[in-house]
Amino acid sequence: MNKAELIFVPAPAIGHLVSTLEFAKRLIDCDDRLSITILCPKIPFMPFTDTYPKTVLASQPRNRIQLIDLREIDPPPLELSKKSPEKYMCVLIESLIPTVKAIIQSILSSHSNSNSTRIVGLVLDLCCLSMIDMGNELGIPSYMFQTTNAGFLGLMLYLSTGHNQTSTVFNESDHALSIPGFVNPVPQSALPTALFNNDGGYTAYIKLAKRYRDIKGIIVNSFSELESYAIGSVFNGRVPPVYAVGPVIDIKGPPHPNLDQAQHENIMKWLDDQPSSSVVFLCFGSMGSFGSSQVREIALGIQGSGYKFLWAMRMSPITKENPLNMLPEGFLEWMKDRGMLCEWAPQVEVLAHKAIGGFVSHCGWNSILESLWFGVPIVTWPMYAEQPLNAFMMVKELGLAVELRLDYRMGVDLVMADEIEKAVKHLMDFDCEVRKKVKEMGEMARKAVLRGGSSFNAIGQFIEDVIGSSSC
Ligand SMILES: O=c1ccn([C@@H]2O[C@H](COP(=O)(O)OP(=O)(O)O[C@H]3O[C@H](CO)[C@@H](O)[C@H](O)[C@H]3O)[C@@H](O)[C@H]2O)c(=O)[nH]1
Repeated sequence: MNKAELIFVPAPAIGHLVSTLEFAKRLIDCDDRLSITILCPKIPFMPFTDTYPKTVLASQPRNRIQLIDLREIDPPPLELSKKSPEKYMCVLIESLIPTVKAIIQSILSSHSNSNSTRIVGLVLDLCCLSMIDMGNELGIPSYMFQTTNAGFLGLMLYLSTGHNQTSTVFNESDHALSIPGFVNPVPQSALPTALFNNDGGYTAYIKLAKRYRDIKGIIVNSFSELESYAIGSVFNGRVPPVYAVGPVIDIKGPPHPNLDQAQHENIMKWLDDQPSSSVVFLCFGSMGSFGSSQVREIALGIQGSGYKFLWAMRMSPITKENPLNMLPEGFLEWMKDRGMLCEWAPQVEVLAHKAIGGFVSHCGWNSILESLWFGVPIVTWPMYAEQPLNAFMMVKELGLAVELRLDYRMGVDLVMADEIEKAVKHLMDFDCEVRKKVKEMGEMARKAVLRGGSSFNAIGQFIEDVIGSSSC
């Protein structure tokens, strides 16, 4: 039996690692001939991304998935990440190309000695598309694992072909865009925040979009039942083959060093004591945090709604202010028996709990897939990255979420308590139409990944295209 190896290069961010590592695990489960080497870039100010892959892969057989850390000796200046996180990430990844090339060359030469395994492809994160040329030099084709949806793929296609690239950044004008994969015209306010950034964000995006045509195949973390329009025929002939393999979610949920066992147990025990579908969960991804006026409005909004709550509050990495000090006077006293606060929530377990009735989310794609999986409807509060586009898709295209905001701009907008209260009341209404649709979609998601389901078949097709045949 010929052995085949894939080399993954994920982005060093939790929201990207969760699905990429899970996809790697699913591939080796599917086909005994496959082994995977994951080259993990590191970012100095994100310590969790250091430990996370090791923990997740600890139980995997070493001869099937191996992890190699890529440490940048001289990372780009931190100042750049404040101007544009996207640009920072692209510069960091570009600087790693010589190291990655040397590692792959040494793997190639070890295989040439044994002659039993061949490297059949690179599986790159969006941020790592600058590695395509290096792959070509080594005779290895590049695939992309896109940690978001097919709608985002449509946007990248639009940016690389339809959009006039002589213009500079987008400007939130009223003019809506006709983006492949979307039925409705997309308002410019729903575009990723980087496209409004003329400090490097816009150019980084355009550069990445242009590389899409150089990839051999695009794996998206979505499923055809969810994005039937986009995953249908819209992209045929315009982009490389698309494999919709999702939802690729880690049902165990990412372990976090800031969530100790006692805190974890407290949260789950408190949820156990609550009636079914009675608690609203607020969580804004691995990085979302708010300033004091917004924290205050959220607290008053929850209070006004009258619902019990679990709220994951993160300290801002910039101000380092403790969010507990931002709460309105008397709130901590009022919330006794009514709610819980934590820094990092065991989100997947929380969403799986029967007590959770709704989710106020920043619309990171993993959070959206996890909430669909467990049939929990969300209220949209996009904060950064491509989250406004995800929110637009969920509310306007698919009718699968309750709208709070579609185009919130961090540090500029303030969502008022009465808006939050109204959205939470709508969300938690048991007869809410969105809730029924979300439950149905959740069932379709579970079927998609089972043997014979659309996503299961797409993984088989990917393996077949990469190795030449599939035992999936
Ligand atoms: O308190 C928390 C917060 C997060 N999570 C988990 O962390 C992951 C977060 O992923 P996601 O919801 O996608 O948010 P981000 O971390 O913000 O993800 C980044 O990556 C996503 C996938 O590309 C993009 O959709 C987002 O816009 C981008 O910010 C999920 O698995 C959550 O379950 C927890 O377990 N507990």
